[in-house]
Amino acid sequence: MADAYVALADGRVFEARARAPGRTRGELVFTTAYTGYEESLTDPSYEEQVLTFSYPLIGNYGVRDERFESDRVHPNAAVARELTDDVAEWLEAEGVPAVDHLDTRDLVTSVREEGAMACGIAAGPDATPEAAKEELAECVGMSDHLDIGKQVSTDEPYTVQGGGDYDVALVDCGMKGSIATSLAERGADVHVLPYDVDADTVADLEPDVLFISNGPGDPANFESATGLVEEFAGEVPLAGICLGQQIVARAFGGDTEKMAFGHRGVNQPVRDLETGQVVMTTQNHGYSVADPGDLEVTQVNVNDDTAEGLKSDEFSVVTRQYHPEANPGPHDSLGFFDEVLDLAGNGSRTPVTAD
Ligand SMILES: NC(=O)CC[C@H](N)C(=O)O
Repeated sequence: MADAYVALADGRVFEARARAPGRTRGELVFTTAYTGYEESLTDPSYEEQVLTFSYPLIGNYGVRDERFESDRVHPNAAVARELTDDVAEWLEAEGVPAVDHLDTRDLVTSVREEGAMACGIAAGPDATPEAAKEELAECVGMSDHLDIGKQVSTDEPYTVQGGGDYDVALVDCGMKGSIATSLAERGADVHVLPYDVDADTVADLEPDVLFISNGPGDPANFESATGLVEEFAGEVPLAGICLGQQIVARAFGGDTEKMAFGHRGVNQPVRDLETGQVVMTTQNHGYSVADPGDLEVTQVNVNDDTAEGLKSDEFSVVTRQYHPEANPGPHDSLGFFDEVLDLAGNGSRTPVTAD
């Protein structure tokens, strides 16, 4: 008998099995990743979303905190065809509702055809379809989470030491930990700063690079970080990943738009326009750069031609829409971090090769 319900904005209510109890709501999205569930569930970019795994069995190699990308679970709920006990117990301990034993093929097909949509979830002994619908009715659109950066950013600055060859000012809009460690492994001291850090604080660090992290929600709502990029453009080399690319593009006169259902998975093909080479990438985003402004598009998604990489030689800018740092991989694009530090060192450094 069902003890969990998922109510969708298209009017349907799915019956499911409660794996971690609770009531919640969020934007229903799906990832096609078959590994990396610990990394996905701790990726701050999933804040205020309900994450559905299209792969049918999630959790088959356990849960280890060394693989976490942040210190907590970020999606409001997790949905899969089958969650292992390890994952279910972890989510219950974190207070994050989780459900399985529903037809995730149907759920994912609906999102793919109708786009990411609001949903409400009720799970546990007292759950009812009405409770799930009540949650759905309270769901706020992603672009209406106006200060979502505050929910995920560090409150206080801190530094990840990497040997001091470079100083990177990294604006934490919901940073995945692997971004800081990928830079530190290449010799940089990484100064992680709150999402609304002011320009004077950044200037005092005399950074070699200003780096804008990934993060949740609509890039249009990150006005402070956008202003920072405008302020330092031409003064300090600039880099960004995912939300960071979107923010940098907006600061250079470009624009972003909401995608139908986004890119979330670990096998998104990206073509480099200069070399013609295609790499497989890890992705998690629901907005894209519709207009790169004064920047040049260097890489595109093979499936839909959306901008995956931007640059400006004049202003020393390099960005990626995908996640070069992503664990467990693929790691084909880790060289991005060498490119970033090359901007800092004027090409004088020896790149660290990926793997
Ligand atoms: N991973 C990210 O940085 C996501 C960026 C943005 N929130 C989007 O959905 O497009």
